[in-house]
Amino acid sequence: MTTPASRIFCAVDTTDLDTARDLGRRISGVVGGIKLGLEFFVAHGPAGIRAVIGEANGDSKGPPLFLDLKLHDIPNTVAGGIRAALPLKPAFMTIHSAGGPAMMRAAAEAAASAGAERPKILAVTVLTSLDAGDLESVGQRTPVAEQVTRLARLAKDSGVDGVVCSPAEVALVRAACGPDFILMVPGIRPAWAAANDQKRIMTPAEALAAGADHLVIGRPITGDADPAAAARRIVAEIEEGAGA
Ligand SMILES: O=c1ccn([C@@H]2O[C@H](COP(=O)(O)O)[C@@H](O)[C@H]2O)c(=O)[nH]1
Repeated sequence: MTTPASRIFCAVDTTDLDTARDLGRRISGVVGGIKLGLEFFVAHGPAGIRAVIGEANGDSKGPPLFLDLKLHDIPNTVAGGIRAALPLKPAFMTIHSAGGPAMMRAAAEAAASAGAERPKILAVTVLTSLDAGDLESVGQRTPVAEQVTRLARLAKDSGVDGVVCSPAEVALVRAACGPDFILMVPGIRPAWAAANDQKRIMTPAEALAAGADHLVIGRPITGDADPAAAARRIVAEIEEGAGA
């Protein structure tokens, strides 16, 4: 059954193994899954991922893993990176849509080689830490929402399962790519949390009301002295429709 809690992936961004293990144990069962990415993977690699996910539930299965490595390279290299991660059995993996259609197709094909247990491949569109001014500084003058929608269409046509986009583009991407295309949405901030480096943000309730499938929430949970309590507060606010 899908519940508000089951739709949240908590971003565990740390280089400290004990901190990650502790967070995993505390929030597992409160949120739907754990996202481990660049910072943790560079520090601890596959063994660290196994330690956090394997321990989080105290059983061999663990919570669903979102392995957020945002791969971006030539098609052969990205496909190799996806295949190398398959033994970790991630539920989701990320690539950058800016890598282009051949790279996205290669990633989707590499994931498909795992059969029924394959990870769903999500293409990052425009990072939620960027706004129109940031895009302009790298020579990108297309309005953000238009660029995100364009990249989402390209990702869908290239055979990937969904995209990572900000809550501000969820409704547009949903309309462009249909009900089965997975929308994984960071840039989520409860009204009581700091934006930090995120620029295109909404509250959890707003993002779900707009049509997000999954929410990625990190620091509002992991920065709290009681991460499980912070996650429960977010779930309660979603259930109340707070800020939606
Ligand atoms: O566009 C993107 C893509 C990925 N992320 C990742 O999500 C989390 C967000 O963490 P917060 O602490 O809630 O800001 C983080 O791991 C990013 O790498 C993103 O924010 N935006």
